[in-house]
Amino acid sequence: MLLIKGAHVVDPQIGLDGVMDVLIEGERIARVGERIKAPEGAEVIEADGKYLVPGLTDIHVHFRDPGFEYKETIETGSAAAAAGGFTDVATMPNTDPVVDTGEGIRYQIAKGDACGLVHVRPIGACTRGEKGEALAEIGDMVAEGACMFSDDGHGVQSAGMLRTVMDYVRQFDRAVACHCEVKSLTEHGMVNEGRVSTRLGIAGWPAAGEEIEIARDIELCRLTGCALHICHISTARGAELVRAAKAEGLPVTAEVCPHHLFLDEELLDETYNTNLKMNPPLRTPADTAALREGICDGTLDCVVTDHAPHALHEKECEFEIAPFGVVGLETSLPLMLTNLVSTGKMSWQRLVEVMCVNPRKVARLEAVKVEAGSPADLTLIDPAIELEVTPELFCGKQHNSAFMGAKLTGRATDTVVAGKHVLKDCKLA
Ligand SMILES: NC(=O)N[C@@H](CC(=O)O)C(=O)O
Ligand SMILES: [Zn+2]
Ligand SMILES: [Zn+2]
Repeated sequence: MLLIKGAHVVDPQIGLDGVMDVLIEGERIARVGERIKAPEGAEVIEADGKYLVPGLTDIHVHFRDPGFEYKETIETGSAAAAAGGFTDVATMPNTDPVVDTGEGIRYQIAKGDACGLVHVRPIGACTRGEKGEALAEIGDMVAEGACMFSDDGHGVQSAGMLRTVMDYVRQFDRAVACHCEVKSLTEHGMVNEGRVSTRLGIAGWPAAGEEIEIARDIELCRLTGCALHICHISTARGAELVRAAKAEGLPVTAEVCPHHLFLDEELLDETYNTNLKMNPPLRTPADTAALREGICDGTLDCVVTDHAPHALHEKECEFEIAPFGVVGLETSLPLMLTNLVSTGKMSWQRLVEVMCVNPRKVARLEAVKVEAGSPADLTLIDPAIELEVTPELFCGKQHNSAFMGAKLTGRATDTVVAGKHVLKDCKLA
């Protein structure tokens, strides 16, 4: 038994916003109330001044297992997640082999369970080998527990192929998560196309390369009725397209990453920092402002990290040959707290929506509420802790962070997953 005492509980799903005690028995919440007496033998967490929220859920991470375990494994990725306050992560299928069968889904779930840190929720590929040519074993993957479908890393280039995927996935009440990129426009691009790419002499990845595919996928959503989730949206016009689709009542949702909310292309300079290279690229200050507005006003639904670990030797090279991607699990919540919540731009209620409630809805995961009977997947947050982003902060295998050196305020101190206290006072159990 675990009793969390005196935390400020925030749960917009049931209108909770005040100081409460929460008692956990086994894998579920047993009681929520004022001044609960600690039962014999219960572990007690004194949580005065902290916030308790339904477990943070990141529906876009890359754990690289199977096939690229030198970058990250399900175990090390789970450690990074728990350390960042996440109770659930959805893993992208661009592994080797690609997760495109029921067996692939089963493997990741079993491995996640064996690690026993966070809930690992595999995303199945839309097409075999993510090649965009033939349908993957979608029915089998649903039966084994796939939470969504995506060919992340690539856009599905053929509209006809994506239409078939969406027709199929719709029957299982799952969403298709689309990495929106028209390859013929972005093929050699590495940074946003514009003034900065010209000055640095790096090939450009134009905003239109993303927006054209977002527009196309919204039309396919209209055609098929399948739930469409737009991955890592990075441009103002992209957010505008989502806003318009929602106004029409289409089943469209979208996610945004901390690096696209808080960093822009102006940071790129003659140091050619490869930890500022990710897909899609950092955009203009006007784009980041529009994304911040979108995540606060409800246009964008989820904050995700797109946690994309790469080994040091892969990133310590010329900008042109470095792989795309940055890690994010340990810094996501601190960045949101520092930049949006503590500045008053985003309420705690909205933070819980974009980091827990909405991601769980998109990935069709059981809702977690701070009430009796709900799964005991909870995150305890100290909004006042100061931290600096240094290599030591990272609990996964890699620290290819775009935020190295940043000074932030607020982080998760404790993570409870299925009633297990996996992060205790900022330390992994
Ligand atoms: N985002 C990235 O820059 N990289 C991702 C792939 C992806 O999300 O597109 C990766 O797997 O490394
Ligand atoms: Zn992607
Ligand atoms: Zn990704």
